[in-house]
Amino acid sequence: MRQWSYAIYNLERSPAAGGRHCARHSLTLLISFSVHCQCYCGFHMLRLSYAAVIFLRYLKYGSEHAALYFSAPSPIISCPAPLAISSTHSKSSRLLNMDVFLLYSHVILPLGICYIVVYLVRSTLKLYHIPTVGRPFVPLLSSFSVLGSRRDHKDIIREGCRKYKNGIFKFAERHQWHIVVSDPRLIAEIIRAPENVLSFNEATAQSLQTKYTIGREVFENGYHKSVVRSPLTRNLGVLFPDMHDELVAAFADEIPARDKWTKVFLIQAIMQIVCRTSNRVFVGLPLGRDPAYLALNKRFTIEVFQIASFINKFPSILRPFVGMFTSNVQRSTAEAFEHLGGVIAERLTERENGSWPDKHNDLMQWLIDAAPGEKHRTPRALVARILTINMAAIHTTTMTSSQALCYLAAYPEYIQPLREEVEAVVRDNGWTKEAMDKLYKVDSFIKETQRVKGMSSASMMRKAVQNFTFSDGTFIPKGTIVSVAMEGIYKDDDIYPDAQTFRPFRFADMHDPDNGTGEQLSMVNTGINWLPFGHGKHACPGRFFASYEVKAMFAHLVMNYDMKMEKEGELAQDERSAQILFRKRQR
Ligand code: HEM
Repeated sequence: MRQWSYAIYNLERSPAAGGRHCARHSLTLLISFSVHCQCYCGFHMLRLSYAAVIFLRYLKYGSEHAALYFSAPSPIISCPAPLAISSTHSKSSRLLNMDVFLLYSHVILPLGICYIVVYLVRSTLKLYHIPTVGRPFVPLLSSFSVLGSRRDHKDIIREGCRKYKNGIFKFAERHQWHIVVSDPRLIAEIIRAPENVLSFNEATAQSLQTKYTIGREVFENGYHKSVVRSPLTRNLGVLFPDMHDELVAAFADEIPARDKWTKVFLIQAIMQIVCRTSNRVFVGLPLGRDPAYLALNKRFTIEVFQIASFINKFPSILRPFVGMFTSNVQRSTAEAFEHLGGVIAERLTERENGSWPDKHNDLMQWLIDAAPGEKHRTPRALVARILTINMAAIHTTTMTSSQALCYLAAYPEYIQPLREEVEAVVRDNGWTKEAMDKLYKVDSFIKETQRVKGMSSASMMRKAVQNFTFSDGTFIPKGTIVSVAMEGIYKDDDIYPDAQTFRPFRFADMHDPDNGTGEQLSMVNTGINWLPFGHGKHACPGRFFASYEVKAMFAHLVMNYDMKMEKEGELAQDERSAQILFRKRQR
């Protein structure tokens, strides 16, 4: 930009300069404009606009005033330059108001519109080859097609999977296209694609707006994933009795077992039970039962999704501003610090002195031990990390358990066979991790609800951080969001026979005790046809912990309660608002 500006400047000062060469100058400027329109964006538009003002001044007042702009010592990029110059050159100063008006009316506005149109046309055309589902295809602005649409993503993805079985399609989100893949071959390619091509982290950063909801530090170094994957999973056997103890106490508080039917707002009760059970393992007692600490974790979890969804309503250029004003990171971390800061500081001192007689066995301690460097081993950094793990664990586990319980309340005839299984297994193994491994019917029931209902219709969201081409030639331009349609797989009769029917024991029925197929069929065993926890290198590291928690809750429930829907046999439309009737087990 500077180069062509100086080129024009030289041209301007050349003996040949003047009104008679106006046409030549105009042409040069126009060519430069069009070239730079293609190449520059955002900040560069300012340079472009500034140069354009010079051009307009040139046309209006001749070379003298226009040249003043170039005689400034400051580079042309700097926006205040015209103001500085105009204060030293009186003629120029008189023309300033006119310049500002010209700048906005003739330059910034039209160029801005041109830029947006060019950008949107180009990005839309790049995806033209992928069929569209949902609102009709509107060239230029994908966000237009989402306006006025009341259909949710689940509905659109269901339609896409019906229309393009084993294929690929796109639908319009507010500010971008979302590509959905249901072809198993292409799904395998998404799983194999490296992080620097199809990025899980970038997709998460965008969908959860992590910078403003979770904080930069946690996201920059995800060492907590290894802690969840390794010490947490390894210690499940040892910690299961604590988990069980906590969930029994939490159930007694949240769903008292009475002789008469009592209506319970399901999601609220389950979230509290999940939060308590998880935090018994994450931070131990007494903190794991502290109502204020639990409330903070639940609120943080909900806020992350709410704030991210609010920020994502704005175009990406405005998100940093909206994010700055809506961010909950400082407030939540400060509040969590009040609860956790003292305990963590104590443990850090113990660590320094090498003086812990009875080393703590909880997530907080494993994080302290695994922190890569002192920057991550401060109370504040550890507090943020514990909040984040709570966020990852609470929402997902609550939704999965609530969905399964809604199905059980709608089909209470399955309570008896489940009870029989739990009774037999617990009689032989007690309330242990080993017992949970043998609850094939319980596992199958939960897995089947994940299949027919599930938390979402698409999983494994990735952002193309480079252009990417599938083996069938489908081109995915850089910046596009891609995900996998679980709906298409789960409703495919070839993969799940009689796929439209809810058959809670379909996986348990396939279990062959002689061949030990239980593990392969378990809900935690991910694969190309089983994706609620993802699959491959980013598969959920917390799924083992979550599965023991959900199964233990389910087993405790069937052993101690009867349950049904208010309108018997009716399935709750939305587990987030479901109310279920519970009473103490009668038989
Ligand atoms: C039923 C409960 C859960 C479900 C359905 C679930 C589901 C998922 C899914 C779909 C992913 C993304 C996978 C991908 O895109 O490839 C994920 C990632 C993750 N989950 Fe879970 N999750 C659950 C419970 C948990 C729990 C209890 C924890 C922690 C204790 C946890 C921690 C994580 C973490 C840290 C990641 C990021 C993994 C990575 O970046 O590689 N999740 N989970």
